[in-house]
Parts: sequence; structure tokens; C-alpha cells
Amino acid sequence: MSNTFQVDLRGIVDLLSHHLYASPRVYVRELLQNAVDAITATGSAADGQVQITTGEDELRITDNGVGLTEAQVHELLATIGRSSKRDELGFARHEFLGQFGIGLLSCFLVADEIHVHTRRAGAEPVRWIGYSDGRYEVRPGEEREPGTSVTLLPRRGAEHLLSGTTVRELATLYGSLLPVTVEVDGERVTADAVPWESGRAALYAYAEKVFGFVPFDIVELDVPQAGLKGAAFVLSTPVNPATRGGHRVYLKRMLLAESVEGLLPEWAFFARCVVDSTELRPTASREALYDDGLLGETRDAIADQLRGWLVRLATTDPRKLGRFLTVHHLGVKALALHDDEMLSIVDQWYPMETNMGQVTLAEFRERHGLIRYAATPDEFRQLAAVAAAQDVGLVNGGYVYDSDIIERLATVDPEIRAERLEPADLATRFTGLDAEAELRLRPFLAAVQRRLDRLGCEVVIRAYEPATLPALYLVSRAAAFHDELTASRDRADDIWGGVLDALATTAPPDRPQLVLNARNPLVRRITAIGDPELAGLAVESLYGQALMLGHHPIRPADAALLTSSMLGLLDRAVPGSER
Ligand SMILES: Nc1ncnc2c1ncn2[C@@H]1O[C@H](COP(=O)(O)OP(=O)(O)OP(=O)(O)O)[C@@H](O)[C@H]1O
Repeated sequence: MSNTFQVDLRGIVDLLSHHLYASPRVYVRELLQNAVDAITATGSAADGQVQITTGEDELRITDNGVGLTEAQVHELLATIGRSSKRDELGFARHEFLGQFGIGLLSCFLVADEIHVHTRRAGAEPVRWIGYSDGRYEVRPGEEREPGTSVTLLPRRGAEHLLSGTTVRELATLYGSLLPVTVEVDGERVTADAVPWESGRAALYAYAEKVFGFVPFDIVELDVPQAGLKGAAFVLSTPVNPATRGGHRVYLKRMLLAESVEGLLPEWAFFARCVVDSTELRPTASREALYDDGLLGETRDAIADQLRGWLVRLATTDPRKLGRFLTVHHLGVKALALHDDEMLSIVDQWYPMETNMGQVTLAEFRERHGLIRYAATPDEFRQLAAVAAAQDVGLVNGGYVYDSDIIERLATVDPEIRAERLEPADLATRFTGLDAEAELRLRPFLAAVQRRLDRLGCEVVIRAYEPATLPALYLVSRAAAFHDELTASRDRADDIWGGVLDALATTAPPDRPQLVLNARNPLVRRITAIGDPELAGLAVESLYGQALMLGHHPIRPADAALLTSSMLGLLDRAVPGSER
């Protein structure tokens, strides 16, 4: 025995109201959509008129569309899931907004009765009344022009959803770009033109009004395979790339939603779009885009257009690109750690701080071959001038993400070489003195070494540029670690002190170095004075100055030394004897 499924209308309405549609307010959209489809079916949308009137007891929407015959009323209005908008094979017909045959049911979210008064040209007028409990009646209708009026009698408690203000607001929201004329209580809610066909000035005004910001720039979007046109507004203030921005999407000129995701690739966090598409498909609730192959292609095409904008900006207006990166660099760089395209944009266009000025990594590679970088701002400050004087290019990798970006570039592209420069590496580039000079300076070095021994520092003398720099304090990473340990040891109690001592003994023995510059005139004079006490005070003072220059931490012992050397020098410098 074969039977037919029975459908419980209350169950269906409950399903729609609580699970399919996010809000009962969608009923206005569904009614508008039916009216527009009925007009589309006449083939002359330009003359399409949709009038909505609101009142105490009812809401009415009238269209001059195709209307329905009595047979169609039975077949289409009274059969859930039946739609005139599919072809014989059951596929959605391209020209219509609706496709599922359930939209009208959404009216039961706000009304207990739906009255449809309709006439098809050449047929008799019909009146259909549907009740939320699943009954319906069909009777002959009063004379009327071809077209349809749908009247809703509000459910108790839902009256506010049918009020003039709410309906005007909803009709404007969903329908303002529709290609027919829509009026609510005699007031037109449809615009004369879509924003992206109204010129750039109109687009700027649109962004400000609808999105609430003046865009940094506007990129016009055109994806023919999706019948998509629109605009991307580039944000003029930084945003967190993790907060996914939504886009305003229209399908066949009807608003799908104000905050649609998935239209842009993740890296395009800096843009908000408004688009209209004739080919992209909605989900059944019409609140999101159906994620199919076409959406993927569209995303790729929009990505290309945004990338094209960035590249164009780089060639036509690099200063503007610079401004863009100033605003969005944190986001752009954060994404560059995961996204190869962003990585390449950063590589090509983002100027980084180097000891040769602000240059992009791509330019830097061109000039220096290898990307040498300092991993912290302190290391950079220590090394920048000296490295520049030696003609060693150095990037400050100390800003957020910069070192990681440099390292990732080298991982992604085997052609790119990157190397972290350590202060100690620099010492190997300094020139040693000739044997005779070494011999001559030995007593001097031995004397000053004795004074600096207790600070754990080794004094050496080398010739290097710039000659204006008298001394450098160079710490290798291992030595820096060792220094931190000693500083902690000084502060720790006995138990921890023991542990730290054990660690310290395993730390490599390379001590921080105070490298005096044999090319510096002051250093030359210091090494030549016969007075060992004065020479000692001067070197201690240079030690303090080198510490500060490199932004090294000043330990209590360093501070004490600085004070005593300064006072000692003053004592020597100020003439007169104690009274
Ligand atoms: N104003 C109208 N004029 C003419 N026919 C209409 C009108 N409103 C509804 N209909 C007919 O009733 C059918 C069912 O409408 P309903 O809104 O339930 O579904 P749909 O529009 O086909 O699809 P969807 O569920 O995607 O909105 C429509 O396919 C259409 O044939």
C-alpha cells in the first residue's frame, strides 16, 4: 500500500521560525521577493510597482505582476515546497529570487491569516485565505487589475512587526536596490541607481552612510562569471585581522545580509564590500551565501582584483601604498606569517628599518644579497652604526613579526638567504693591530683588564669604522645569558643561588668584550698616557658609555664603577687643591 506523507503545518512554521530564519522580520523580504518575481514573470520589470500599506489591523502588499489562476492558487499557494520558479527538472530558474516554495509560510511567523487576492490576465480573479492551522479556502475574488495583493492579519503580540515604521525600515533594508518601484504607505523606498554605477563620489558617500567610515580607497569589483558587480571599501583605520569583516551582499538586487562572510580571502581583512550578484546562490534561509565552487571562484577573482589594486598602487602611487601599510601593517604582517601572498606584498612593499635607511626586504636583498638582521631593537641599536661603517647592511628585525617574516621568507624561498647578526659576529670583522703595536699596548691592556675583570668583561683593542666611535660593548647571545644569570645570582637567595651557580658553570666562557677602537683619536691618546691611574679611569668611563650606547642593562656594579670613574676624572680635570 502506498501512502503520502502528511505535513503538520504548525511543525513547519515552528521549524521556520526557530530554526531556519534568524528572525520573523524576514517575512517582509519574502513578500517583496514574491512580488518582484511575479513582476519579473511579466517580462517588464521597468513598469513594476509594489505598494505596501500598513494599518492598525492589516498589512497589504500589492504588485502588478503575473497573478495566479485558480488552478495555480491550489497548486502553488497551497502546496508547501511547490514553486513556480523551478524548471521541469526541478532546478531554480535563473531569473527568479525564490526557489524553494516555502517563503510565503514565513508570513505565519507574524500572522494567523494570509489573504491573497489575485488575477492573471485573461483569467477570473481569485481569493485565497490561508490559516496558520493548515486550512485554506478558495473563492471567487472581486474584480481587479492583473496582479496580486497579499494581506496579513497580525497575530496578537506581533503587531509591532507590521507597523509602518518597521515595515518601511525592513523594505528599505532589503529592497532599496530592487529594479522595480517599491513604496511603503506612499513613500518610495527604492533608489534610482545602484551605488557602484553612480560614480566614485557617490560611492564615498555611500560608504560613509552605510558602513560608517570614509574609505581609504575604493576598488571597483567585477566578476562576470558570478554576474557580480560592486565595490570594496578599504578601511582607513587599523582592524584586527582575526575579526572577520562582513560584507553587504545583494543577490539579484535583493539584500541577502549586511554581514556576509566568505566573499573575500582571509588576508583581505582591510576591505568591506558591497556587491550584487546574479549567479551566487543563497542558503535556504537567505541569510548566507551557499559555499559552492562558484563562490570559491568569485573569492579568487576578488582576491586578484584587490591584489591588483595593491600592485597598481605600488607603481602609480607608492606613497599611498606606504600610507596603507602604515595603517594596516600589523594585520598585513600577521597574515604574512601564514599567507604567501601577503608575505610577498610585505617583501616587495613594506619598508623596514635598516642601518641604510628604510628599505623593503626585496630592495635590501638586491643590494646586499643576504638579509642580515638583528633580532631585537637593542641589538640593532648596538650594531647599526658600526655595521654601516663596515658596509654591512643590517635590518632591524626587532619590530613585531619582522624577524619571523624574514625567517619565513627564507623558508618559503630557498633562493633567499637570511642570517641573524650577533654582536659577537661583528668583532670578527674588525682589524687586529700589527704585532709591534700589540706588543707596545700589552702593559696598558693588562692594567685596564685588571680593573674590568671584576665586571666579567674582556678588554680588547681593534681598528674599526666609524673612527668617531671610541668603544663598543659586544655581548654574544651566550654571554648575554651568562650575564643575566650572574645578575640573578646576585639577587637570589642561597637555594636558588646554588642552582644558578650550577647553570653558570655550564654557560660558555665567551665573555662580553669591550672593544676599544684603535682608530679613535681619544683612544689613541688614552693608550699613550704614561699615567696608569688616569688611563684606567678613562677606560672605565668608556666602558660605561659603551654600555649606555648599546642599551645594555646597568648592574649595580656598573653603576658604582660609572660613578667612581666619573668622580675620579672630575677630580683630575678640575684645577686647584683641597683647602
Ligand atoms: N505575489 C505573487 N504573485 C504571483 N505568484 C505568487 C505570489 N506570491 C507567491 N506566488 C506563487 O506562490 C509560490 C510559492 O511562493 P513561496 O514564497 O512560498 O515560494 P517561492 O517564492 O517559490 O520560493 P522561496 O521559498 O525561495 O521564496 C510561488 O512560486 C509563486 O508561484
